[in-house]
Amino acid sequence: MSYFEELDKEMDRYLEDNASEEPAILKKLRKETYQKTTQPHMISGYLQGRLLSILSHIIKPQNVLEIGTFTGYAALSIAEGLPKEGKIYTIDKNEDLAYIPQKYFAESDYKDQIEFILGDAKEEIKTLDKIWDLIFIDADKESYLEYLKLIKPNLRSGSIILIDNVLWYGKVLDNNPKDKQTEQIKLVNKIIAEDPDFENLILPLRDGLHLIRKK
Ligand SMILES: C[S@@+](CC[C@H](N)C(=O)[O-])C[C@H]1O[C@@H](n2cnc3c(N)ncnc32)[C@H](O)[C@@H]1O
Repeated sequence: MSYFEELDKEMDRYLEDNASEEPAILKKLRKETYQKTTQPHMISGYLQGRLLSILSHIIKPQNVLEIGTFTGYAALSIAEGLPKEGKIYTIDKNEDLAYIPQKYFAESDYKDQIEFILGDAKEEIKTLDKIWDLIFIDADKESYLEYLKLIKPNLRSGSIILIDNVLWYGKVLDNNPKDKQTEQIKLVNKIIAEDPDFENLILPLRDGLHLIRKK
């Protein structure tokens, strides 16, 4: 569930009805995520998955980093647009759920192109010596600024960063947020908008997706 889905469910249905069909493997994964996890709303889902696929087809990334795999929906969506030599490194620290993305990656057409890393992203990112063409940040909101700092040296001109949940159920409009997550999301949105190295806008899709290009 998300800010815009909540605001207008009928419009959200309309958007889904007029998007390309969800590939069968993602349909199956979405179902299993809702059956077997306690926070299924964390999944990127249908519309965001289609956007990730289209962007990946446009960018044709060689190296993709995803921070926060969950059950693997976004990684598999991005994988659709990878060139033959392209690779996704996707990190998650949740050991209990790791069997789900691992199972789906293994049975997908992209099994040799997705590397699942089980661990804390703050440590694991440092071990990956890559220049990233595309990065999807979708993990603990309190650490968004730290992730941005960690990845920035590994960007090239034209690298794309996507950051999820940047409207945080509309809480970013609160002038005096009481929780750390809202505070951090607001701070990161501001830092990005003011950074002369970036061109950016927030797409009002789902819970807000920050689209950033390194100049
Ligand atoms: C919103 S979900 C990711 C959804 C996924 N990208 C998708 O599209 O379906 C957030 C994930 O981040 C993971 N996470 C949170 N903090 C983390 C950390 N420090 N290192 C690695 N993973 C983390 C959680 O375990 C959770 O699975």
